Amino acid sequence: MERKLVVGNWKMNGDLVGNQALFEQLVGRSPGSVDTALCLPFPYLAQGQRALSGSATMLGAQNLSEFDAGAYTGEVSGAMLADFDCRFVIVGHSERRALFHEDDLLVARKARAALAAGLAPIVCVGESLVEREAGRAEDVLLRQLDALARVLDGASLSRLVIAYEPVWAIGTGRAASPEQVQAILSFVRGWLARHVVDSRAVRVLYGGSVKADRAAALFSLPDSDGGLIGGASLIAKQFLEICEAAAVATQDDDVSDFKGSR
Ligand SMILES: O=C(CO)COP(=O)(O)O
Repeated sequence: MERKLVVGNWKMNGDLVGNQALFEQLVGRSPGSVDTALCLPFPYLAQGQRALSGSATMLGAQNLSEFDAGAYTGEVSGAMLADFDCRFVIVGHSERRALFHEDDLLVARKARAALAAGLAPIVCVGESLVEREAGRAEDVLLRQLDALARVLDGASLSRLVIAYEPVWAIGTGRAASPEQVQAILSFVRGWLARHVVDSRAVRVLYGGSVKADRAAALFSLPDSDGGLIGGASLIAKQFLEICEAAAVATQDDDVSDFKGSR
């Protein structure tokens, strides 16, 4: 069982003064048994690098260019993110797919660019409400995942983090139920098992209205490796409580692994 990973996605929020206060409330306070990361807006990466250096919380970004360098005004490369000690980058968030017209293959090429720069891409996948209600959630997931396999070989796929983020659960206060989440996480795991030799090495997260009170149930699901947290990552107390829930779920996993090994 991989260590659980809890990632905060600040989206387009923050300012220098507020960020500093948040870093001071967070740094050194998350449980040691859980991996944590914060994905910041580009202008605050230097501030995040300073604030998080020497702490266990890792730095990430929210997007990158599919290109390495050159005449791409306004773009930011994976190497530039690596320069600021980013370890993760979110790729294909549904807000980028919907608002900035990122298609499945562009998302896959961005994941490839991230890997080339030594970053772990957190690839977001998920269906809209219309797609779910039409019974097409798994078809959409399959299309999004298959695009990754068209661009990345098995060894590269094994270095991804996959985040299941149903569009209808993001920022709505309406998280998917544990049963809905487990069904899709297990579907993603099945896909990984067909494409990646060591598929258990790939961490599969859930994101969408994760709050402290729901986190324990979501993180304890058999196929959950943690969460991608939007709004609650902007409030130190909430984010730390979510990290604590991941630590508790880790202990529970350890107990069931132990029982399973007897
Ligand atoms: O989009 C998300 C994380 O990437 C989820 O956002 P919320 O946690 O605010 O619903």
